[in-house]
Amino acid sequence: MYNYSVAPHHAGVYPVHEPLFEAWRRVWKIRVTCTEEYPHFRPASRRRGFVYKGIMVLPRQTCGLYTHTLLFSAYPGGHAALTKSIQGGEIFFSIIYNPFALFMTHQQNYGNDRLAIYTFENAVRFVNCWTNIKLKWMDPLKMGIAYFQRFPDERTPVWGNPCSDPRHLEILSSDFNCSQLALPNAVIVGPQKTGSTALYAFLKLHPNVQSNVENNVTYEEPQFFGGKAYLNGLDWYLNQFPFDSGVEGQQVLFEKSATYFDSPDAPRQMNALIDEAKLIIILINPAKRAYSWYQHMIAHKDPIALKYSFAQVLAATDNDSERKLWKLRQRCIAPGRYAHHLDRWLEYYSPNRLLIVDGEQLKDDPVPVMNDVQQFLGLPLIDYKQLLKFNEHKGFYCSQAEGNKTKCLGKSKGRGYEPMGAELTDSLAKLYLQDNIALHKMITKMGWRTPRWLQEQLVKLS
Ligand SMILES: Nc1ncnc2c1ncn2[C@@H]1O[C@H](COP(=O)(O)OS(=O)(=O)O)[C@@H](OP(=O)(O)O)[C@H]1O
Repeated sequence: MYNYSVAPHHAGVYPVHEPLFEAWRRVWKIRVTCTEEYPHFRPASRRRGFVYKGIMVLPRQTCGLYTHTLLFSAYPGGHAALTKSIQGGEIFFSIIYNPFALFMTHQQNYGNDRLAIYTFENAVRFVNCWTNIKLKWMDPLKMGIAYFQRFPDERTPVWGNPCSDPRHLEILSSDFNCSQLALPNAVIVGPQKTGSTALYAFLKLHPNVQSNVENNVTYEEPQFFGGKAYLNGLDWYLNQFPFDSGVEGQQVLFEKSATYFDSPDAPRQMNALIDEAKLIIILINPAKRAYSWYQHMIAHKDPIALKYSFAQVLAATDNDSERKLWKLRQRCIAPGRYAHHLDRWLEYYSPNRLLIVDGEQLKDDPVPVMNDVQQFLGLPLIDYKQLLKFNEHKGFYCSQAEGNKTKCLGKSKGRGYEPMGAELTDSLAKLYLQDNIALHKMITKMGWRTPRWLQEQLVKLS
């Protein structure tokens, strides 16, 4: 009647068991349910709601009545403890502190000894008598809608590792294998257009390294954190990695999604799932990155990029009638404000979990860079001199293939285009000056190595 359902023993609501949500959605048209497990059972005050596959999951409170508490005498501490909980104790505060309070008790309590009815009649009476809080009953569907209007930020779930919570572990489906959990222990987070694909391809050459599987839409990138795919759920993400890729010892399982770097949500979402991962950030002169992005949009036949020159794109303002021109300018410029984005990553990961790679050095002289990367990831060192070779035709380093041949990245990486021109180079250097100074300060403070291009930029404008 209310499009509301509770799973037996709450199994599968959270951690999400896909077939349950699918059956609820398709067969039963369920719109709302609840759990006390999200994100964790304790502390109860931190329970939250989320929406998954159109089903609203509300946080449920605990009232201490279970199948075995049919009589006052069975309630832990007896009648006196229950009265205390109602009159200013746990039940009372659960109602007071939660603008939306959802309790559930078992059929037996209602049917047999009426303990739940006793408890809630008294709790309501107590609240009405001693507070000026107005209690209101709502059917679950209306409550779900009202809940997410009040807490819109909670709609998107935050996926955690179910194997690290003993209660979650207990209700996982039997085919969920925690000992072989294929979660990456390293991620190349971008930003876009800095050489991230070359780094991805080079790292994959290492025998102790495995990566995600590729797809037809975003190719080598899962683009899970901070992206639309995040709503596909944890099983979807796990399926991006080969089944036998549980990691141990000197093994690295990694993915790269260059979209993560400047996403406002990616650091928080990634940390909730893989807080021990090592992150690689690859930076080039942001002016070059901006121009490369513009060329990328030209190659993708973006009508705005085709209509306006790069100089016109850079000159766009927030007041421009052509909104898309401003948006393109932002996509060129904003990811290059490196210190600003790095600050967000540092909120969630300690500096020693982050490696800053000089993307310009990777392009010109990749072997020392790959040595640093191997060291950072704790990999046994292999000789990248034997694996990479400069290809004159491509103009870039490529992997060695059989018969003295090379295997280079595709046409979309290392596109040939007109150089930017001195005037635009200068104006972008000025535009990024404060950001580059902030980046340099941050790099020094964190004890990271300063990329050569950054030193050159700062010397040039000082
Ligand atoms: N070895 C090698 N081969 C090919 N390309 C290389 C290589 N090393 C660095 N680069 C530079 O990488 C630029 C593309 O960066 P990304 O791979 O990060 O782009 S993307 O965000 O994944 O689309 C790409 O930018 P464009 O030159 O603008 O195409 C290259 O300059």
